[in-house]
Amino acid sequence: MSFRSKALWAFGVSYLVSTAILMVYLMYTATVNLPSLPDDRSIYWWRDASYGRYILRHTCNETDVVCDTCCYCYTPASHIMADFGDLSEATLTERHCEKRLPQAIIIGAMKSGTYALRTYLSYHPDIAMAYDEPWFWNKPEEFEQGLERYRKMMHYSTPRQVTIEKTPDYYHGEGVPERIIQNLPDVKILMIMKDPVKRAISHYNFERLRTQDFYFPATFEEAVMTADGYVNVHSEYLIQSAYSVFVKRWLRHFPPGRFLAIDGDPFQRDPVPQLQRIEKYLGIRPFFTKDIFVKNSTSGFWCLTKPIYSCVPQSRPHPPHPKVSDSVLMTLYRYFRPLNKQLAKLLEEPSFEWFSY
Ligand SMILES: Nc1ncnc2c1ncn2[C@@H]1O[C@H](COP(=O)(O)OS(=O)(=O)O)[C@@H](OP(=O)(O)O)[C@H]1O
Repeated sequence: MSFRSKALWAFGVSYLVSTAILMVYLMYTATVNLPSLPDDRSIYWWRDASYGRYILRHTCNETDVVCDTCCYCYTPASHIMADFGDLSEATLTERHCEKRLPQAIIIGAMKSGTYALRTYLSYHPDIAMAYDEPWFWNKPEEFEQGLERYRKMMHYSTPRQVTIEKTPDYYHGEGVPERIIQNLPDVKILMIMKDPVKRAISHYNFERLRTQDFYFPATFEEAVMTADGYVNVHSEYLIQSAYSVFVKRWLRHFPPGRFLAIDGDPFQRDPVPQLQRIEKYLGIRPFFTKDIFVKNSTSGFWCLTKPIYSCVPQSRPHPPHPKVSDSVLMTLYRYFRPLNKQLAKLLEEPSFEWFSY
């Protein structure tokens, strides 16, 4: 063998070996972080190539509850991610199932109850809920790729269903309302908000549990008050609870008929009246009634019993909130009073519970 052919052979072999190593590495890194699943072959991780993420999928089986007017069946796996199993290709075609751009978007400050709202609504037969939070309109690397990419992030829907996505962070994203209205001129916004002080405590509690930061404030008081006892107006927990500041931006682009505000406090105690309001607002058939909900005695939250028994997955930590001193609570309620007044005026709502606190 000449030197030239030896070199070519060596090059060829090393090329094949390195390609094989790269393939193995890519397959490994693509799956290594996926949580293991129950031993049920109808549930599997599926890489949605159109947006490069893994999502949970399930094929429908005989024991699942098939939705007669949708593009999916309800499987117990929806407890994991509130996702749904897929029907057969033939049924999808027969029902005109396609991925459609959303007609409504759920937004809200962190810890306002957005996940619960999304979960309940996802069981309404006239709603097709996106499986994941798209984080599309607040990320240039996403929206610069165009609407087609966004559409692919939605769930399959029939023509009579309303497609909805939830990305809480749109709520405070710079330029987000403008971007949405320019691209989806008929879309409706659903915003859930709860008592701003309770929300701030919940937000702090959540961050406290996931932070590794050595300098993270040891108490809620430290996080929201200055050393000399004033309200720290730069605290992220308080900024996100200043709803009127952000709602004003949304209402510049979305008139009241296209922006529905939901009070998260009564929603948590009894979701039905708010869900019925949403049905009317979206113009969909009535589905939610008191008799299809039962209260879970452990979590204290409401679970749906129809179309299948389903509780809001507590996928995030839900630890008890820290005790906050009465004087700090009073100071914070006083701080939020004018902001809440502004919000009441903006929303033209009769009243939210915490407007009078
Ligand atoms: N089933 C049900 N119904 C109504 N409300 C519920 C429900 N489950 C949770 N919660 C409340 O929602 C809070 C979490 O809000 P989010 O889902 O918006 O949180 S997150 O930002 O997505 O992590 C959560 O906050 P924490 O109490 O601090 O955990 C609860 O107040």
